[in-house]
Amino acid sequence: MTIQAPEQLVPDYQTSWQGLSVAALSKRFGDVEALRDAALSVKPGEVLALVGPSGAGKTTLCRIIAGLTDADAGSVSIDGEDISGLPPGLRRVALMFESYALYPHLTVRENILSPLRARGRNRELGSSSIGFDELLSVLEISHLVERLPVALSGGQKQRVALARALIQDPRLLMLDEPISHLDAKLRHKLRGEIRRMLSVRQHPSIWSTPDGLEALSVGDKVAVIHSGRIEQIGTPEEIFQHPASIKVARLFGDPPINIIRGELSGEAGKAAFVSASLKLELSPLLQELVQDRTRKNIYIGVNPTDIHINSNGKFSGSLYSVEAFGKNYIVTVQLSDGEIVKIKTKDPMEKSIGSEILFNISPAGLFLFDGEHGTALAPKSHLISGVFHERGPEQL
Ligand SMILES: Nc1ncnc2c1ncn2[C@@H]1O[C@H](COP(=O)(O)OP(=O)(O)OP(=O)(O)O)[C@@H](O)[C@H]1O
Repeated sequence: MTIQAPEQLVPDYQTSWQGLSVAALSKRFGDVEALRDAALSVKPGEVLALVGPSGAGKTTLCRIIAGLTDADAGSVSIDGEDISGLPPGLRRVALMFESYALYPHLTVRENILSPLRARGRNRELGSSSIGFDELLSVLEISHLVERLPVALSGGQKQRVALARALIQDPRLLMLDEPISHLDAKLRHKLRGEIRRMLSVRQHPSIWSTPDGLEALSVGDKVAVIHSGRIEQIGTPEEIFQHPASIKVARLFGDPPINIIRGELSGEAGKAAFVSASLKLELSPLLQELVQDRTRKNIYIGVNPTDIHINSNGKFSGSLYSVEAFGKNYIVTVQLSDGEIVKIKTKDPMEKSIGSEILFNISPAGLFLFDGEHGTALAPKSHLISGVFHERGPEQL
């Protein structure tokens, strides 16, 4: 299987494309390459979740699209019109700033309504927006309307900034980390509520977040950005099931995927992954990879939910730590070579730290990545023959 490169997902937007299209955007701040050749597209009514770790380039990309930062190269188009040269005020792009950017001398009400008044509109609300009162009620800030920003907590300021973005009727809406500073309960509620509001809008939306699981839950499509490069664009299912690289895979899952370095071996005509403490037999379909010596060093990835503690398990390690999260436990196991593996289980762990833990790895849960660049080597269905070797490489 070939993983779809980001540029293949960008349409020929020159004339017919409806929605947002970004092509070959690059931006440097001195030595820092904040964006490199970024390309993506978002259709009307679609939500693109832009996910990446801190410093990946999410805010820079949003600011360039809004016209607040100049790109070194590339273009931004909406509905086929190149808006790269337009000043921010003429783009009709609403951006909720990660830093909130509230006017300190205006009340909450005035802040929220400021973009509509600034544009001299007769009507207060955009046609696709929900009502002012309803919006404030959903965001749980109705009681704050007459306050100044100085009298708000960080989470309250964030919701005011969010309301100010959501009340507009733009050609494109961008929310830069809209719920990152809220408590878990409110974050959970608003994730669904905002997603619901966006799903009935006619314009494209971008929702930027450092949280992989949030991106999977809110995006019709997910774009993964890392070190200024768009690593992969796809549906949430595609991104989760077929991450294009270790960088992508590591953003999803709680706790994140386990990555273990080892080698491909082709002894006796059988493809296998071998590390200092594990040996897994791989599918014969991977023989070609084994013969390609440049890929001898590889990484496997396995999600914590795909490792199962079992008294008859074929692999072993020593118990390093246990964390309890309500019904789930995160069990950390140290393998014989010092490698750490996280296991997510519903079963309480009764053993003491340092005890031997036996486990199996679910064949369907394995990913294979190139040892040099960390790019995906094969779809999961090609990875495992269903046979696991006995515990420890010394027994092979
Ligand atoms: N005005 C600036 N001057 C210098 N460097 C900058 C500037 N703005 C951004 N950068 C750098 O560009 C890179 C991308 O920053 P950006 O704010 O776009 O990342 P981000 O993904 O939004 O991060 P976060 O999630 O922490 O907000 C970072 O290395 C950042 O330090």
